[in-house]
Amino acid sequence: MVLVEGKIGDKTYREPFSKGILSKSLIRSEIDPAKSYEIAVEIEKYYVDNNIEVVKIEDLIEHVTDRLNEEDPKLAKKYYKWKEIRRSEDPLIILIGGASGIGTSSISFELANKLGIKNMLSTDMIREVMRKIVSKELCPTLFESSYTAAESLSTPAPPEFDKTLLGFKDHVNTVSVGLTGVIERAIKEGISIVIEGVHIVPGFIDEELLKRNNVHMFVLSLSDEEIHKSRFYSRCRQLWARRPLKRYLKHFNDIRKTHDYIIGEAKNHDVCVIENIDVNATIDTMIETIIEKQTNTQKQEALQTL
Ligand SMILES: Nc1ncnc2c1ncn2[C@@H]1O[C@H](COP(=O)(O)OP(=O)(O)O)[C@@H](O)[C@H]1O
Ligand SMILES: O=C(O)[C@@H](COP(=O)(O)O)OP(=O)(O)O
Repeated sequence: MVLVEGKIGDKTYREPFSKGILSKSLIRSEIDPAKSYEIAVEIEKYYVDNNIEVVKIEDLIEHVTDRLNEEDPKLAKKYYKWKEIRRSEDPLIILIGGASGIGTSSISFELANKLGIKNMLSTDMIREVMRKIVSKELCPTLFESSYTAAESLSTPAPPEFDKTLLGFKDHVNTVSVGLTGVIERAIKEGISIVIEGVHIVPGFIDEELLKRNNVHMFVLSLSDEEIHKSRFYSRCRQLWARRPLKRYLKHFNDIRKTHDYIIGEAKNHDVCVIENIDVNATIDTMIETIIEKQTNTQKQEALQTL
């Protein structure tokens, strides 16, 4: 039997080589399923034929990358990059924000899948839990949508302020308390997670948490309003969709206001903004940005030890 040897923290583990696990990770790297299995079988055969009983995970990744290079160097590069991210010892905490309908849940699902992250949470769910804890009288905007929160502001908005945004900020501020709890818990427990939703707004989350090399924040944008609007049409066509298209179209101008505000705050706080036109391009930019932050932190840590 061939064993794969890896490390979690300072502990070494060994597990049997699994063609299923390897081929699944190749499928995630956009390799055809039949080809993925064929490569996994071939690689196992190589170890068996050469009497290699234990293979280090880093060597296995190099081996797979070399093999993929023969198929398609672009795929090999992608596979290697994704593995590089997952080899990091710290849990990955990825936050994806953006206005309603911009694509945060779709992108979060794709990214978690590509990186093999098993935990995903939407801030709408955090909000739902908070609604069971806090009363409507105490926190009326929590019971609204982010773009209608202004309708429940307990004090009238001063004329010099935009009412929609005042409501939005109040709503986000409250949900950010629950969101921060989830991030802190994930860090404490060492759980990798992708969290997405309209409540992930730069400036509302503790900067100290965001500075950590394993916490990555992204904001999605769509500068073309018509493309943004079309996303609500495509969302309501999905069989499981329960949210009425009419409601989002009615509030579209307010949703756009929240969109522009989130982008402005992302720029103010140096958070990566990605124009979410093409799913693959969005995911690639995220992966590049995560690697860049990890590499920069490693360089800084190395300099500090000099
Ligand atoms: N990059 C994209 N290209 C095309 N359609 C997309 C993209 N991202 C999301 N969508 C589609 O847009 C709709 C809204 O996306 P969704 O992820 O539900 O948005 P959000 O969670 O931000 O409200 C869905 O039908 C989704 O499939
Ligand atoms: O509050 C909001 O902006 C949306 C966010 O959800 P997404 O559209 O981002 O999924 O929730 P709603 O109250 O419409 O169910």
